[in-house]
Amino acid sequence: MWRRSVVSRFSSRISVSSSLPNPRLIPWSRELCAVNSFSQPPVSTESTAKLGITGVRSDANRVFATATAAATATATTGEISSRVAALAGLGHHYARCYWELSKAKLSMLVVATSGTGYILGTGNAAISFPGLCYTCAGTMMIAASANSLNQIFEISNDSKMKRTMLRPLPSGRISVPHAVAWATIAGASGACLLASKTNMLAAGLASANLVLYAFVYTPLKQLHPINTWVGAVVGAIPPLLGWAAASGQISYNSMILPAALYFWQIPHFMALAHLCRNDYAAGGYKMLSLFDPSGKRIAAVALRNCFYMIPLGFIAYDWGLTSSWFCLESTLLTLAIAATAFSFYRDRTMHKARKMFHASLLFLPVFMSGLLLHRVSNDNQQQLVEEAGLTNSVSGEVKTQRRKKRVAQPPVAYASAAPFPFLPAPSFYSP
Ligand SMILES: CC(C)=CCC/C(C)=C/CC/C(C)=C/COP(=O)(O)OP(=O)(O)O
Repeated sequence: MWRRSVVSRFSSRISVSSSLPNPRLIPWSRELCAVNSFSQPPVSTESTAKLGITGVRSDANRVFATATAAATATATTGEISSRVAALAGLGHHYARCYWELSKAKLSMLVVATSGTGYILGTGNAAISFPGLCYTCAGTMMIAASANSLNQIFEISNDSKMKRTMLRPLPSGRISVPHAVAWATIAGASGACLLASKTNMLAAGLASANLVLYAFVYTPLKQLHPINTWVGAVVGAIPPLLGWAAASGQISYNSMILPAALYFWQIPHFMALAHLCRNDYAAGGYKMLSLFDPSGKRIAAVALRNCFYMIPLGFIAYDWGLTSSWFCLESTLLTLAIAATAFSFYRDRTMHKARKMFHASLLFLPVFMSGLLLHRVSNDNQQQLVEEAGLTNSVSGEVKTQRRKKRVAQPPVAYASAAPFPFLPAPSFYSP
């Protein structure tokens, strides 16, 4: 749901221009007048349906209308209470705008990948809860800023696409300087938070990613289909910055989740590019699907990238990041998404593209949960060694081998110990 699933679902139908209170009561009334005079295009049900997300209609309009109406009725309800109501409505209105500018749901997914990276990067040490919170908060602010900048640069394109025409900027619910101020404050605060509470590496990665997304990927969308691959790099960096925030460095192990995110985004975006082909053409975006009428090329690209994900589970296990359970789960999961890509390759219908898209939506949370569930820290290794009845000296030796290979082999072990007690006792450690 990275790209297309952050749907503008909040209506800007604020039909109270005639009842706007005295501008002295609401200093932002000029901006509100612009909002109110905006004529509302039809709500895009197609966009919500295609993304499998049911829209939740905003109640901002109702509240705002009530508040502003209350503000005009000073004679009956008193000036103070009407001011409070008007300001509350205004606050609600702008909170909605910030939420949508930030593509909040997409940003929360980005935060989830960064938090997962943080936990994986913690390695042996206990997970620092404050550190995790600072990392998530900093990532959220910078992602919100990046997404707001992306919308500031795409106002005219977004206004031509059904999926995006109701966003705060094309719909006139917020002014460009206001959006720029929001993006600047959110981005700068996020970078300062990461730099002061985690480390410069994490802050640098996050800031570089903002630049890559807002100033490279965003213009590239209108120039060349390679934009999808650049966007995949943008999506892959948050777990890396999470890892860096936890460990202060980047290692080979830290690349496994970013690699999965990179490859995962290709089938995800190819499905979207196929499903939203007409909308992209209207918006002036150069997606690969526009140059591939039969869909064969994008289906092949999607399938190829699914195959690239297959070794990742084994690599995570082999490099000591997870137990072999994850190897098994990741392989099955990847084969499942590859099967939907293969089915789309053979039969390039909207139905098959939608199936691949839904499979991609499922893939990421399951993959990340598997990584977290089966992550191997030295504490796990120690416990496994002790369970195997090995001496302290051997376990001490193992403890020093941080994230070394094949200490735990749960699937094999369980298979021999639980259902087949006559098999040899499981060995967790091979000297
Ligand atoms: C820390 C940090 C800076 C993180 C940023 C992460 C981030 C914004 C990832 C999004 C990746 C991506 C290619 C989204 C699609 O944008 P799009 O422009 O194609 O989407 P749209 O068409 O819905 O506007």
